[in-house]
Amino acid sequence: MAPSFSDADSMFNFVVRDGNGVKGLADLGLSKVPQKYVQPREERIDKLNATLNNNSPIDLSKLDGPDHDQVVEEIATAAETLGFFQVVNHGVPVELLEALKIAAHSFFGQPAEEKSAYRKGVSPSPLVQYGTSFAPEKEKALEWKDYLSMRYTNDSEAREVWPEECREVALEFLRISIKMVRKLVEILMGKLGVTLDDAKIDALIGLKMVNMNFYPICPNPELTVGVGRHSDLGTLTVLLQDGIGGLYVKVEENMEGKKQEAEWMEIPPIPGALVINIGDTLQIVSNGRYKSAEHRVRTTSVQSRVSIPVFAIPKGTEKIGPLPQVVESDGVALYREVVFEDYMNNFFGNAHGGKKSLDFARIY
Ligand SMILES: O=C(O)CCC(=O)C(=O)O
Ligand SMILES: [Fe+2]
Repeated sequence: MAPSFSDADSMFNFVVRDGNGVKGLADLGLSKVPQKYVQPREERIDKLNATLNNNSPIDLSKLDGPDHDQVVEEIATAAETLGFFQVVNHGVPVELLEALKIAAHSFFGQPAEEKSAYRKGVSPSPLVQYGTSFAPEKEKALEWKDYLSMRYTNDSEAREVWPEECREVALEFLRISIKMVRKLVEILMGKLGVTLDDAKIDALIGLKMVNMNFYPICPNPELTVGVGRHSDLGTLTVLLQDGIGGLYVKVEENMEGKKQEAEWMEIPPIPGALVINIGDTLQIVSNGRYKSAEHRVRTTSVQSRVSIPVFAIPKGTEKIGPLPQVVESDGVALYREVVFEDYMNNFFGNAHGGKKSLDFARIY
């Protein structure tokens, strides 16, 4: 049966307010997306016009052997250029990667009443939030995505309040990912000539979150986006994507670091690999040396897609600014120091808009 929403408001209420999500909309069997999901022309994703990132994934187990220095170099180069790279031998067992994707499908496959118990304002815990799009009240066009967000404080609280369909696998994924994040932060700081003690590293990753993103089958991939252009706000993101594909990163510089006409490059799914991307915090802290990556996600009409990011973000109370040692050697600070809560409020208070989130801290 074709759905009938009497107006745009009733569609919005059905999806956003009542918590049916875009999955609820897709399940109605639409032949065309509602107007509210149609992106302006410049935001639509032209699959045929994108390039493919065919860099080999970085083998993290080699950090413990004779190739250590070369691997460190590869990590730093990726962080300085694309802001994205993939890793293998990262410590997360393949069985866990598979179990995570299954858990995501099982959470989003539940009836709307079960999921919407976690929506903003009614969720039994502030640590858990289910929602749709990114900032639906602020967006001109909505994103074709539902999500579940789980903030980490400690294991026992997570076991109490995270949804049972995914809590154990999400906890284990977070634990191993954060270990990897600490190692990568140490490496990246080391390349800047800075040694951070444990407390300083904690300051950069004090807020830890696992999200589960669900992108239902979409009748109009050419008109919509799964996620619009954005950068992640934290230090590093570890992302598990399934085999469907559709993650694109913006490339604005050639390999020599010269500006070029921007192009979009697909980060293809590689079985067993995880995607790492640099967030705004690391760009600020490194005074621009490491690039927070602008990225976006296409929708597909073939099969629903899931992705599971772990975000490592500073705590709201933390002051974040370029490291003094880096500013001293650069001779200028490109960003001011910000209280991270202010940065976060600005980030979540606006619709996705590429890297404009960084303007909040930018001096030049
Ligand atoms: O689904 C993806 O591949 C990426 C999702 C994303 O960019 C995010 O959750 O911030
Ligand atoms: Fe992202």
